[in-house]
Amino acid sequence: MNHFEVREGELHCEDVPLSAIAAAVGTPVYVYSTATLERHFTVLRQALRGHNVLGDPLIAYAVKANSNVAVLRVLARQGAGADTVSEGEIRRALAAGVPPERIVFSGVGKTAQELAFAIDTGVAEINIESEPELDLLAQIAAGKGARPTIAIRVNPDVSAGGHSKISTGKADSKFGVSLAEAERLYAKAAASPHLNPVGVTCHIGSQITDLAPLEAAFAKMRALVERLRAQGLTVERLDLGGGLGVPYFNMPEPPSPTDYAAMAARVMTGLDIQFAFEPGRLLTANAGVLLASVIHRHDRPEGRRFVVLDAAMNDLLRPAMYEAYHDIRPVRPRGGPEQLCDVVGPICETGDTFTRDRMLPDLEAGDLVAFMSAGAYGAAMASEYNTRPLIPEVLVSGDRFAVIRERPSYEAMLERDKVPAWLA
Ligand SMILES: Cc1ncc(COP(=O)(O)O)c(C=O)c1O
Ligand SMILES: N[C@@H](CCCC[NH3+])C(=O)O
Repeated sequence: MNHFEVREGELHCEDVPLSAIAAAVGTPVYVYSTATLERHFTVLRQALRGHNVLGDPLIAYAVKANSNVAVLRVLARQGAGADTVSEGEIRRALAAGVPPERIVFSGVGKTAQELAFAIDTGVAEINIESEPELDLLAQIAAGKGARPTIAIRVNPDVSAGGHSKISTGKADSKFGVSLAEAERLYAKAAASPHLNPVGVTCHIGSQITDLAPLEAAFAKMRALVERLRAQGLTVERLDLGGGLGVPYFNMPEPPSPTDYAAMAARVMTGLDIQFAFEPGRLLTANAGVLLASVIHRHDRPEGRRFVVLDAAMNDLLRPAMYEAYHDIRPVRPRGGPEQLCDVVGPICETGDTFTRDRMLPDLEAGDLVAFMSAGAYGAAMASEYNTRPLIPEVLVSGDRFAVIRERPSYEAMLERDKVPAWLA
């Protein structure tokens, strides 16, 4: 079922015409579908639960993909946990009602303050990514008389394919420790009175559209668990990360959650352990669109058509950063012939180009367009570059919608800057 479809000539999110949101909130604006978020979570959970070997795994939603508290709340109500990478994300997850025992804390550079906060919060697991981090955590825990639960993040040295900027599982990437190091660090943690190692974790990349690298990584993780257990160490949890790709229009089709779960179950057959997964994009990407207005259509006499939008790379960075493809649809399609267009934003960078040479239907100043599949790594990666206020976010549920992040005023933006007294 698709909750973004054209009805009576206009693109809707669930039962709300997108023009109604544009009229009420203005553009650019991110719009999310509650029903889609819930459906994505349910589909994944059912796929995983369909295999006895996987049990009832923790689905720790990767907050970085879309960290709005209302979005987190939708998922938390379904039973999702949270995979977090900063104190800010832990605070967001808690604010959304995710219980600490379902919060996982990852990241290569957690500060002492963040580690202390995670201990005090009682998160389910701190994923340790290096020996210095292990030592720092042990020292902080000793100071508090605490014994935090940890997992070791392993870099299984598997190439996930896809864009190099979002591949994390090769030996030379900054994430985690090698398989051999993981064994040593696990034993070291087990010997520490201040650490409670319970498992191992991996995450090899994002927007993965081939099961083979995931399968290779999972097999290495299973073998690692077995080696650790053979040494008499207790290993209760195996966190297999996120990374499963989603369908982006015109891009390679990813495997379905059903095939992904079947592969995981096959690799893990006979392994008795508590599993966790950390999907981000899978849950949110296709649950959101970026709604924008055409400011100008600039037809150069020499022959290029520029469609200039009020949205820019600071609002949706993915095309500029990863050459990512987002389907761009007119909210009220007029029909008629398509024409080659460059779709650009107003920022003073050539990179502020959403697409070049794309066939698009006729678009005129004032028209609304929707960037599809923008619910993940959209608003979460936005900035105020060119002093453009962060854009609002709206959540739709049936025929209702609510602003879940307000557009800040210019006054609020400017107030954050302080002119020192000596310049007054
Ligand atoms: C540790 C960790 N877990 C989970 C994710 C979520 O990835 P994705 O959105 O591709 O599922 C990421 C980001 O890639 C990550 O770094
Ligand atoms: N930001 C990336 C995904 C990064 C995943 C982070 N672990 C994207 O938009 O595709």
